[in-house]
Amino acid sequence: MGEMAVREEKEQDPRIPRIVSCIRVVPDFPKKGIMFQDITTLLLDPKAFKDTVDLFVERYTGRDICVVAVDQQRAASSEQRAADDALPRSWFLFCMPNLCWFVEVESGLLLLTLTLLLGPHFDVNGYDCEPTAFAESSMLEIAALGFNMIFLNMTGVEARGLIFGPPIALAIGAKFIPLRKPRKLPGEVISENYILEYGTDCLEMHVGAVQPGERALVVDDLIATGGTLCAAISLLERAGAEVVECACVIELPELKGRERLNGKPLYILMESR
Ligand SMILES: O=P(O)(O)OC[C@H]1O[C@H](OP(=O)(O)OP(=O)(O)O)[C@H](O)[C@@H]1O
Ligand SMILES: Nc1ncnc2[nH]cnc12
Repeated sequence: MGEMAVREEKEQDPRIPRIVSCIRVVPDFPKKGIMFQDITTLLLDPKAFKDTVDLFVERYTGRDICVVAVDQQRAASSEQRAADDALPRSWFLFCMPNLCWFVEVESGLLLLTLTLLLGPHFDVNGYDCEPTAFAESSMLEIAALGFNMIFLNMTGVEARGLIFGPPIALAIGAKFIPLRKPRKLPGEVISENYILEYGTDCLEMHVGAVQPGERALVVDDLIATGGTLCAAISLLERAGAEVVECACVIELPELKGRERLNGKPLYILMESR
């Protein structure tokens, strides 16, 4: 079915407006200016939650795919850190003009990089989601530019990526593969590290979870900049899987995350309000 036909079908499906109405929009969370799309209120409504899963199940039944979902490690802002002080943290990176510190707290590793250039000031906070070129840069390249920024990478943060994948997989009779934050999977893993516009992400997958040539669907609750899905696709493709499509409940279209998916189809149920 073409993109237009899918759009028209969704517009006529009475389940969609109900799902949309169950997603709470929280202004100014986790920081001022962000309209946070809160799916926890959808989970409180069993009918709407089931409808959400069913819509994906209807689309992916009989397509010979395995289901992959994401539980990624995400850098957060200093405000988020303050609000979440009880959680353990693994490492952080902070820069001042001309000076970059990268500190691995858990392992005790301290790496100091003196940078030579004065760079522009970037206030890097959670959900400050204007995609920038520096999302493509490596961490040390960023440091070398002397950006004035604070990264804080937390562990123990509850993730939304694993909520929708398992029920979809069970219903379509597919295996389910979690992509998890570092040091959560006990077996041998492959990892994908990358930088977003407001932090760093790392995903891991068990070696052997997916076989070369297997068809995979990547599921997450929301696409913003597309960094998370992009990393998931890359991890699966490195393992030889064919990523057939990405599926999310919500898209934040203004962030143009689709454009980072290198042409992979993206199926969404709704755009953010
Ligand atoms: O398209 P992107 O810019 O990569 O953003 C999308 C990701 O952002 C959210 O997770 P988040 O890291 O905010 O927190 P979570 O731990 O609650 O899933 C969401 O669950 C997606 O996984
Ligand atoms: N506006 C938003 N609401 C919920 N999760 C997000 N992840 C990135 N941006 C988000």
